[in-house]
This record gives sequence, structure tokens and C-alpha cells, in this order.
Amino acid sequence: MFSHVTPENYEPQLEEKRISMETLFAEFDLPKTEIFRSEPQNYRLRAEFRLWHEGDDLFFIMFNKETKEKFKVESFPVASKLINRAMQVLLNDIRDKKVLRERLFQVDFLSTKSGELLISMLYHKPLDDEWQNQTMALRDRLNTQLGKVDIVGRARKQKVILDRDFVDEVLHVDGQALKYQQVENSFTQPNGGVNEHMLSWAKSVTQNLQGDLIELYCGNGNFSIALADNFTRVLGTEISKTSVNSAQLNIASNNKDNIKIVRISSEEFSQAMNGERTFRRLADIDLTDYNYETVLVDPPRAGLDDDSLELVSRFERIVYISCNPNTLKDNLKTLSKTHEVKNFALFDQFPFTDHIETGVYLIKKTN
Ligand SMILES: C[S@@+](CC[C@H](N)C(=O)[O-])C[C@H]1O[C@@H](n2cnc3c(N)ncnc32)[C@H](O)[C@@H]1O
Repeated sequence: MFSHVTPENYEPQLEEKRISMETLFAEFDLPKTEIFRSEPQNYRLRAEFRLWHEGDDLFFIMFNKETKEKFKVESFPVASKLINRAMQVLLNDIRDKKVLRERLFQVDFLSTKSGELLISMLYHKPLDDEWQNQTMALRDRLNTQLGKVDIVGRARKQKVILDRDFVDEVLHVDGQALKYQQVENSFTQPNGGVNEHMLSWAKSVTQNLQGDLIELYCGNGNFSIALADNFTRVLGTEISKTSVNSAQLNIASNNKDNIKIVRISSEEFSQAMNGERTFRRLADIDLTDYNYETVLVDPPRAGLDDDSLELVSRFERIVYISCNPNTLKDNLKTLSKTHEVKNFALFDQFPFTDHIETGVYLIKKTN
């Protein structure tokens, strides 16, 4: 199923993406596409598998997107080496342990470049003390074989954390080591190496801008922290409580004192900026005090809603990180009326899939 995921096939698939992007965006006056490569294999830091039980045996399975048929996954070449090792060690360990394997239907792995691993085990049964005792022993065995491993158990209305439900990642950006807490089940960029390229690219396009940075969809502060030194202040906004909590922690652990993060949706933030509504969550922040020249957006696949798009179009400079070329194209139709694209980058965050990550830097037209 994954025989095409080889170093030899890497460049041709990337070239296909470059051509498809340049065709899709042909109507815009774009600069040359900057290309940022991934490792051809073992680049994905998170992976989720269903479990298949057959008599006394159990396997990881995935489903064929076209035929919907299940297939057995013994190794997953796009996932990190640590995840591949953990897949085997975990199954071999729990295969003969009734309490651990019974009614286990999914396992999620979250690994880091820094060598940590969090395993989430999802069950169709309540998790009792016996399960917890056996899982602690499992965690200790995995620790001796795999390094720093944590396990979280999930069942209906239940989440059991043994020690931690997060990993600590370290990303290297232009010679700086940046620390990020990444919590189970919250958004993190899946390809750590390409994420480092994205952060470095965003740093380079915003170098020497000064002023303040307003950021929509800031997640755990991935860009906020990497870009903080380029700006006087950073104001990040994000809807997920878990990600906002991580962002606050990450600001402290990276010793940044010029970043504020607010838990607010981009739609609500646009309303606050337009003076249409006031929010208690923004009570400590004087929105009139910020310099609104540079904005960074990294929206989900749906792209920017109309109000956020309108808000963003008021800024002099826009950094737009996109994981969906089609919604990016729609949004660019509006933004290119007022802004010119200065940089256009393809980040190969998802090799051997149809997904394409893009970075666009725009500045306001002078007329
Ligand atoms: C593609 S992720 C980017 C996160 C972050 N910039 C990063 O690099 O890790 C999109 C983020 O938008 C958040 N989000 C989704 N819908 C939102 C909304 N309506 N308003 C604000 N944030 C939203 C998600 O929780 C997620 O953290």
C-alpha cells in the first residue's frame, strides 16, 4: 500500500504539486514559487490507527480511500521512526494482555523531533483501576525500549492521564531552539521538519518590519513565538482553550515578554475590531493601542470567513499560511484587489498526498 513512498519517487511527486499549484494560481500575478522540501520518509510526527481483532491476534489497520476496504498496517513509512518502532513494540506487548487489548479500537501516536512520544489508547469500555495499573506497567516497559513515553486512556466520557497528556517539542529555527508544549488532541503541524522551514520563511519575510503583529488562528503559539523578535508586540488569537493554555506556557518557556494570546474566534475578533461587540476576554487589552500593519493568518481548511477576510484586507502586510489551495485561491481573489503577492512558497508538508501547504506574503498596493 505504501510501496510508492520511496526517496526516488519524492522529486516527481513534488514537481507534480508545483505544476498543479502554478496552474491553479495562473490567473494571479505571482512571483516564482519558492519550494521547501520534506524528508521523503518518516516525516510525519503524528498518526492514528484503528485496531482489528482477529481471534487472539490484533493488528493496526487503515482504510483505502477509494475502495473503503481495510488493510493491515505493519509499518507506516511516512510516520516517524519512533512511531514505527512503537507500533511494533506496543502490539507485541499487549497482544496477550486481556485488560489492555480488550475493546481497544484506536491508537493515536504523537511523537516529536526531540524524541518524546505520547500514545492515546481509545476503548469501547470504562477504564478501571486494573486497567490503570496495567497501563502504568506498560508505560514503564515502553520507556525502557523507546525513551520518553506517556500514555493516555480514553473511553466514553473518560480521559485517564497517567503522568502527562502532552509532549515537549524543540524546533530549530535559524539557529534558535524553540520549545513547544503539544497537547494530545490539539492542533500541531504534523511535519516537524517542514514546520521549521515555514517558521524560518515567515521570519525572513517579516524581518525588519517592526511594529506589531496581529495573528489569527495562532494555535499553541507556533508562529507567535518564532516571530516575536521581529516585532514590538504580538497579539495572537485562537479559539481552542487547550491551544491557548499551551501558547501561554510556551511564551513563558521561551522567555518571550512581548506576546499576548486571547481565546477568541476570528469571527468574534473581527466584530471586536469593528466595534460591533465587546468581549470580557479582551478587557485587559487596549485594541486601539496596537499598530495594525502586519497580520498573520493560518486558518483551517475552510479558509477565512468574510468578516476576517475584510479585516485582514485592511492591513498593509499579510502573511497567509494555507493548508487548502482552493480556499486560499478564493481568498486571494479578494485580497489581490488591494494587495500584491510578494512571496509565494510551497511547503511540502504532506508528501505523497494531495494536500499542499502554502505561504503567501502580500503587501498593500500603492495605487
Ligand atoms: C491550521 S491550525 C494553525 C495553528 C497554528 N498557527 C500552528 O501553526 O500550529 C488552525 C488553528 O485555528 C484554530 N481555529 C479553528 N477555527 C477557528 C476560528 N473560527 N477562530 C479562531 N481559531 C480557530 C484551530 O483551533 C487551530 O489551532
